[in-house]
Amino acid sequence: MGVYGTATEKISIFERLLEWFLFRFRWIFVIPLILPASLAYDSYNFVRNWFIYKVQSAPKAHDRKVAKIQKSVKQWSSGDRKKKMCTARPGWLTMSFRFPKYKKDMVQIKTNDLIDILEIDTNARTVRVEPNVTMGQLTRTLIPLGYTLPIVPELDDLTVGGMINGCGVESSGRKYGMFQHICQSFEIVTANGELIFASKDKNSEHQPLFYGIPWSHGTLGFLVAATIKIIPCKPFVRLTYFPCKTQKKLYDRLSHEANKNDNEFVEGIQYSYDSGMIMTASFTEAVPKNGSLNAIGRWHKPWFFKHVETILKSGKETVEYIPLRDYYHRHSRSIFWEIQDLIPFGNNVLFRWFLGWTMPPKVSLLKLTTSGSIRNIYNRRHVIQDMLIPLDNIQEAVDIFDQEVQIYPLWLCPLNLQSSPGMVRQRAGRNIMYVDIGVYGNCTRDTYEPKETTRKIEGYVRSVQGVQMLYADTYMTPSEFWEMFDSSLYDWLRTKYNCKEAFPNVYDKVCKAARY
Ligand SMILES: Cc1cc2nc3c(=O)[nH]c(=O)nc-3n(C[C@H](O)[C@H](O)[C@H](O)COP(=O)(O)OP(=O)(O)OC[C@H]3O[C@@H](n4cnc5c(N)ncnc54)[C@H](O)[C@@H]3O)c2cc1C
Ligand SMILES: NC(=O)C1=CN([C@@H]2O[C@H](COP(=O)(O)OP(=O)(O)OC[C@H]3O[C@@H](n4cnc5c(N)ncnc54)[C@H](OP(=O)(O)O)[C@@H]3O)[C@@H](O)[C@H]2O)C=CC1
Ligand SMILES: CC(C)=CCC[C@@H](C)[C@H]1CC[C@@]2(C)C3=C(CC[C@]12C)[C@@]1(C)CC[C@H](O)C(C)(C)[C@@H]1CC3
Repeated sequence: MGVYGTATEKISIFERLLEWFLFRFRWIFVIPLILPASLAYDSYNFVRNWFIYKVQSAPKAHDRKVAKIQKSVKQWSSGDRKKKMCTARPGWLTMSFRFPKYKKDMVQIKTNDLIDILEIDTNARTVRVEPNVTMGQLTRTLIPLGYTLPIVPELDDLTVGGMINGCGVESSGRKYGMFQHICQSFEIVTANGELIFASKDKNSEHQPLFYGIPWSHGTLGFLVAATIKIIPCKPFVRLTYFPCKTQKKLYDRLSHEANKNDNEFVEGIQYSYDSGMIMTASFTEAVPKNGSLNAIGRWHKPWFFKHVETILKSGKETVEYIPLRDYYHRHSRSIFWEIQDLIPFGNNVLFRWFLGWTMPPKVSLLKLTTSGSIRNIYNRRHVIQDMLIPLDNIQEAVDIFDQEVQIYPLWLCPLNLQSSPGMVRQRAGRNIMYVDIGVYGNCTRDTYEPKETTRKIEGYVRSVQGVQMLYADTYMTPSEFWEMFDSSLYDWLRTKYNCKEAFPNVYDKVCKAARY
C-alpha cells in the first residue's frame, strides 16, 4: 500500500481500502451521473449563449451588471471593512485542483453573471468580453467568422478572468507569450467602487495597473471586461509530428522548432525519460488532395495523447490536417491525461463509439462531487504542477522531476517571455524562450512527500528564474514566493489603489493554507 502515501501518515488499512475503491471505481458514479449532467449543462449554455449573441442584448446588460458590482463594492467601502473582498465564483467552478478556503470568510462580490461576449471589432482586430466567458465559447463564436484569439488555452471551460488574473499558456506561446500578452485593456472596478480603464497604451492614466493585474488573482480590483487581440485564422492546421527516440533529439527539436518563425504552434509530449513527440502546426485553408484529414475532436476518435503515442511508437514523421477547433481543444476530451484515472477504459473503441459523445465529464461537476476520501488520495499521491523555466534549462529541470516524481507524460509548451513589468518578469531587457513543463499524474515513488518534494522542485525553479503556475499547490513561504515573483509594481499598485484593506495579498490567496 506504500503507493498510496507516505510512511508518516496514520490511516487504517480499512480507510485505505475504501479510498482505493472509491478512486478506482469512480467511473461507476461518473458515467451514469456526471456525464449526462455535463451534457445537459453544456447544452443549456450553448443555447443560452447563442441566443444572447444573436439578439445582441449583452452590451446593454453589461452596464447594468457593472453598476451592481460598483454598488456592492461601495457598500463594502462605506461599511466597517472588517472583511476583505473576493469574487463570488464558487470554488467548484474554478479549474484548479483545490477548493479555496478563503472565500467563506470574505465578502463575496457577485461577478458571476459576467458571461457574455460584448463586441467583436474586426477592423480594430479586438474582441471585448466579460471575464466569465470561456475559451470554448470564444472559439465557437470567433472561428466561424474567420478569427481566433492568438492564444487559446486548451480546456473549454477556462475563463478569460482566470487567464488574466491567473495565467494562461498554450502552444502558440512560442510566438505570443502568455494570455496576458494578447490583452489590450482591462476594465476594473477598484476597491473604492470606481470603474477604471487600464490599457497597454503608454498614454493611458492607468497603464501600470494593466501590467499589474496578470497573476494578481483578483487582489487589485474586480475585472469586469477585457479587450483582447484577435487574428485572422484558417479552418485547418497542418500538424507535423516529430517522433524523438532520445532525450537529446527531443530537446534539440523542441528548441529548434520553438525558435523557427514559420511555426504558429509548437508543443511537446514527453512519454518517458528519453522519448517523446514534438508537434508543430500552422494554419491552412484546405486539406490537400493527398493530405490526411483527422478530425481528432470527434466523439469516436482516440484520445489525443494516445493517438500521439501511437505515432511515436511507429517512429515515422507524420503530417495530418486537423480542423482548427479540434486542434485548439485537443486536450479537452481526455483532460490532458487525467481522464485515465476517472474512466480507465474510456479510450476503448467500444466505449468511444457508444458513449464517446457524452465525454468529457465537466471538471466543475467532478469537483462538486469530489468526496473527502478522494480528495485525500489525490492529496497524498497526485501531482499537478506547471513550472515555467528558461528553455535552456529543460534537461536539468526534467532530471529533477524524474528524480523526485517520475511522472510521464510531461507536457512541454514553449513560450516567449517578454521583459515587461509585472509579477512575472525577467529583467534581461529582451525576450527569452521559456518552456512550461506540466506534470499531471499519480506518483508511485515511495520517497514522495507532497510538501517536501514540491518544495525541492520550487527551490530549483526559483534558482533558474522560473515561476510556478499558481492554480497548483504551492508550498513556498512568503519570502520564497516573493523571491520567485516581482513585488515592486504589485506593492506600489496595492497602495495606490487602496487595495490593502479591500483584498488579501496574493500569497494569502494561493498558498496551501488558503486551500483545502
Ligand atoms: C516606491 C515606488 C514608487 C513607484 N511609483 C511609480 C509611479 O509614480 N508611476 C509608475 O508608473 N510606476 C511607479 N512604480 C511602479 C514601478 O513602475 C514598478 O515597480 C516597475 O515594475 C519597476 O520596474 P523597474 O524599476 O525594475 O524598471 P525596469 O526594469 O527598468 O523596467 C523594465 C521595462 O519596463 C518599463 N516599465 C517600468 N515600469 C513600468 C510601468 N509602470 N508601466 C509600463 N512600463 C514600465 C520600462 O520602461 C522598461 O522598458 C513605483 C514603484 C515603487 C516601488
Ligand atoms: N492552459 C492553461 O494555461 C491552463 C491554466 N489553468 C489555470 O487555471 C486557472 C483558471 O481557472 P478559471 O476557472 O478560469 O479561473 P479561477 O476561477 O480559478 O480564477 C483564478 C483567479 O482569478 C481571480 N479572478 C477570476 N475572475 C476574476 C474577476 N472577474 N475579477 C477579479 N479576479 C478574478 C480569482 O479570484 P477569486 O479567488 O476572488 O475568485 C482567482 O484568484 C488559471 O489560474 C490558470 O493558471 C488551468 C488549466 C490550463
Ligand atoms: C497549464 C495547464 C495546461 C494546466 C492543465 C492543468 C489541468 C491538467 C488541471 C487543471 C484543473 C485540474 C487540476 C483538475 C483535475 C485534473 C487536472 C486539472 C484538469 C481533476 C479533474 C482531477 C480529479 C479530481 O477529483 C478533481 C475533480 C478535484 C480535479 C479538478 C481539477
